Amino acid sequence: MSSKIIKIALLDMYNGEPNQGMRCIIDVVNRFSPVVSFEIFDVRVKCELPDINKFDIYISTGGPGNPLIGDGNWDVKYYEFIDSLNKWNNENAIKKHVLFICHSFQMACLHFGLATVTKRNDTSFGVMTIHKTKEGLTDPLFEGLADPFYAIDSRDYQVIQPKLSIFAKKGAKIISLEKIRDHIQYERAIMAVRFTDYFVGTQFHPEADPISFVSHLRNKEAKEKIRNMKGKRKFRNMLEDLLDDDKIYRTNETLIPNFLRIAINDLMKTKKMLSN
Ligand SMILES: NC(=O)CC[C@H](N)C(=O)O
Repeated sequence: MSSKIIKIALLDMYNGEPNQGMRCIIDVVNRFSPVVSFEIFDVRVKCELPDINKFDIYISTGGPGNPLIGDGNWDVKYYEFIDSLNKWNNENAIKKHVLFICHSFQMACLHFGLATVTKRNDTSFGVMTIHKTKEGLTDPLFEGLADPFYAIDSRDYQVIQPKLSIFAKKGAKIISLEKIRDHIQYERAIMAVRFTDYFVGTQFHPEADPISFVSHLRNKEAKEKIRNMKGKRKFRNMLEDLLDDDKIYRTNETLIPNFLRIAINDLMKTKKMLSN
């Protein structure tokens, strides 16, 4: 392993399926390459998980399938792993920072007992508006993002029905919500949660960049499916949103970089304190 000061573990939850998430996350992480190094762990195919003594920051990716179901092996280990990181943070001065994305976010919400995860009536895919809650307005993860801001969403499942007493007991906070859908009476899903000062997660894909989205649409079937789902006009509007500097580019350039900057600053401070 390299001798760079901060070590990042990327928990690949894609189950061996082709995806854009890994490339995008690596691209963002590489912007911090003077100070960080990273290693990838294939959680679902190889049941690989990092040694928590060796890594400071963890990014757990999106992934396919039903977040309520694992194979009884990797999912059990994954949950034990999250518990061990949480325990570490309760007992140690130098903290472990974790970002949960999409599939991982759904699993974390379930694991911490914060909400219910159900299948949506239809797939959510595309450029979506994300609304900050009151807590989200001051959360450093969203600093530099407008309210609402824009993100790529790609999912069949949703995190809903928050158990507010458990949120209160754990000190967790809902920091963003789905857009208000005027004509539909569905509950707005939870789009991001601050689990603790060091664990945070988003239902959307903060790593996504316009190229990743367009690559996905090069698959004819995927394109037709989405065009039919949205209708021609909405589909075109979405493509236009992709090119807007203030939308997907902004989120890509802001959210994970905020997470990494906050984590790196904290780690540099506490590591230095302990070495003095
Ligand atoms: N992109 C994702 O990670 C999707 C998460 C989950 N498999 C869903 O369909 O909702």
